[in-house]
Amino acid sequence: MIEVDHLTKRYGATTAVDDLSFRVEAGSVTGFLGPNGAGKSTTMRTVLGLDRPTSGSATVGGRAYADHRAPLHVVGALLEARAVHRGRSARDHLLALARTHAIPARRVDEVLALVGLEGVARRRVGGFSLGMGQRLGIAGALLGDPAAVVLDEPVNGLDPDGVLWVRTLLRSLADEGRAVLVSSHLMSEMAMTADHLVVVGRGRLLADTSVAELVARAQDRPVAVRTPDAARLVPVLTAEGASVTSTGGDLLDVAGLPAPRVGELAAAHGVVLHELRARQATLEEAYMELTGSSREHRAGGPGAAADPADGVPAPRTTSTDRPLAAGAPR
Ligand SMILES: Nc1ncnc2c1ncn2[C@@H]1O[C@H](COP(=O)(O)OP(=O)(O)OP(=O)(O)O)[C@@H](O)[C@H]1O
Repeated sequence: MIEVDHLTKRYGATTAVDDLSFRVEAGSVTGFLGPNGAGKSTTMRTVLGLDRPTSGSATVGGRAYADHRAPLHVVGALLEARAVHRGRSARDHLLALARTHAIPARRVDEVLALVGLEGVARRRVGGFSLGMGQRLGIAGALLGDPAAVVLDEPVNGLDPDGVLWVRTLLRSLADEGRAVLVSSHLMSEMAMTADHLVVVGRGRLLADTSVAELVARAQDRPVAVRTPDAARLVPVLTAEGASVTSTGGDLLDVAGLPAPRVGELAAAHGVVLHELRARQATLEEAYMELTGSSREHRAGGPGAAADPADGVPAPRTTSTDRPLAAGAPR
């Protein structure tokens, strides 16, 4: 289990993470969502002992990363932009990592097969595509058969097959009883992958919820009603506990009653309806609402236009010149 407890991390005047608390339970995939600069990577780096908290703590299996004697067995990680030796083969890269924990070569071959790189295991990593690099990074994360896995944007740059592969892998890692924390900008991707969601904005917790709860929240929207007889309908609906606002002309927004009930009440009182529409927010809309103010604050700032929540893919995910993601920290 991963536990982040009142974690704050400041870099000079920038507060990257601000009193953040959440838990990642064993046996589930927790999606870690937030716009650019929300503090996801900083939180993950702190969990992995690569950053020191300003205050609060981040622990895996009850201890800080640095206090584990063999951390690769406790938590595996895929972080962005961790350079690997490009002249080395994939297998040699993993062998070097394995040696730090006396992990046998057999396990290296196992994880290479698990991520589908056995055919290119002896090829230089420098020639790998971004997707192959991601797979190699995931192989490194799994090398120590860890109880917890932390993956920062694992589907970055992957083609649809690769995305599906990661999704299936995350599910099976959780089903094997591991605690899985996976970050993403994309609500739609997380909705398909995660059981639980932790949403952050500007370093703060915005939501800690199951995917199902967020779906329910997204569906709790006012019903749109168009009627030429609003004067008669409004008191009927308010008597039933609805809150009704006029949105111009003959249009009403009805909160607190489901659309079928609004239709039944109108029929029972002989009120003509020209339109009755249940509005359901998509998960993406619910996410945009949650993160709205934290995104607005960054509008025009670095990375703001590159937030895929705005429908624009982050340019950094498309470059194959970036250093390849690698395995867990040594
Ligand atoms: N080493 C650092 N030095 C100074 N500021 C930093 C450092 N690392 C992160 N920050 C700042 O902390 C904030 C949070 O950054 P972080 O990378 O954790 O966010 P993120 O949610 O992972 O964003 P992205 O999705 O863009 O990767 C940002 O304002 C960032 O500029």
